[in-house]
Amino acid sequence: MTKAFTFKVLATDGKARRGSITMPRGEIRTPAFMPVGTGGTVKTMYMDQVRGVGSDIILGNTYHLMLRPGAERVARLGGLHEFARWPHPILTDSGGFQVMSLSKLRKLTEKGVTFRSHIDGAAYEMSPERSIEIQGLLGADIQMQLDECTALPAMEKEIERAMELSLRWAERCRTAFGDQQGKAMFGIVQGGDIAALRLRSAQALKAMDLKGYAIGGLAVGEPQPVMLEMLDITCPELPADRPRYLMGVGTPDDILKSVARGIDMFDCVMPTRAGRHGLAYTRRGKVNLRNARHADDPRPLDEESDCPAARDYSRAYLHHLVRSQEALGAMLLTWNNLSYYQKLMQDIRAAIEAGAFEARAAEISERWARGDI
Ligand SMILES: NCc1cc(CSc2ccccc2)c2nc(N)[nH]c(=O)c2c1
Repeated sequence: MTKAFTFKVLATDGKARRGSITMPRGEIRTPAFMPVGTGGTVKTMYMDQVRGVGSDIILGNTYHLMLRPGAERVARLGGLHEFARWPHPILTDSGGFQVMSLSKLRKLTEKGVTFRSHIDGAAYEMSPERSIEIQGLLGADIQMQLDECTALPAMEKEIERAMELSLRWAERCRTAFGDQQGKAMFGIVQGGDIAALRLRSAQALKAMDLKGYAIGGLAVGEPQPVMLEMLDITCPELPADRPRYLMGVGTPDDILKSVARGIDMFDCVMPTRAGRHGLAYTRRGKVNLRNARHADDPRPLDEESDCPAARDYSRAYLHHLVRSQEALGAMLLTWNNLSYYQKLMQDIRAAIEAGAFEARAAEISERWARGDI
């Protein structure tokens, strides 16, 4: 059982990396997909199912948990791992992104963000120091700096101001985090869709010698080619021996193309949110179980899957559950979707180890394009 946070690159295939993060609470096999567990739960799933589909780490959300049930309360109850009964690594976001997208009456200054809760309107202040304090109270193994993410499209001056503020906040978070053995604080590269700003952000964060680096401010409405171009510019500037986390990404196609550019960690609400809306991810593409064409279809989603939700239930039954708004519909489709995403990541890791990533990625994409027959 290691006491330190370490990252090793075990194999490379072009710019794709197969790696391993080791922490006291366990190993994270990369490239990794991290299910979003916003309020201390991966919605509709038991934690042993989340583990059972191959998840090494889940995400928690500072913004949601500080509002309800409260960071100090979670700490008094033993921390988020104990509270949610997930003993493996947890990464928490810093909360700034959620404040800007969810809260009302927010005000952003050099000091931090002040805002009112979207739940009860109570007033809060989130400084870089308070964000790190909250993530520590939750017991997060990987903590994110407080940053300002600019929605695109935006004026270059606005993107530059937010990127420079985020760099100053990174320094303050690094000081507040200190030297917590076995834990890590990641910096977040900002800079929108402006190459020069991305370079400046990455180089300044690299000089801070952080344990890991996230790429933020993407998947915020820009076309995929723009996101990929920013990865082409940013990844080479980041240290090769530290993990790279692309925040809030993405579809299977986004993940394949981003692994090919050197990304190691992903998170996205898509598989869990889609499951709650009747959408199934399969090897053959997406299947919308709300569609009447499934009403008499006795086939499972994927007879070859090792996930019971994909292998043991007919599409007709899943269609019935979704149309009837039965809770089991969301549960089975979320289970299927997370299983699909983790199987995709396992496929990717094996392909990089075998030096066959490009060919395997093309096969996966072609199967998706052919659709569901
Ligand atoms: N849409 C992409 C995205 C998503 C998240 C949220 S990722 C997340 C969500 C829940 C829990 C943990 C991480 C971000 N978070 C931060 N701090 N900065 C960003 O630029 C950014 C961009």
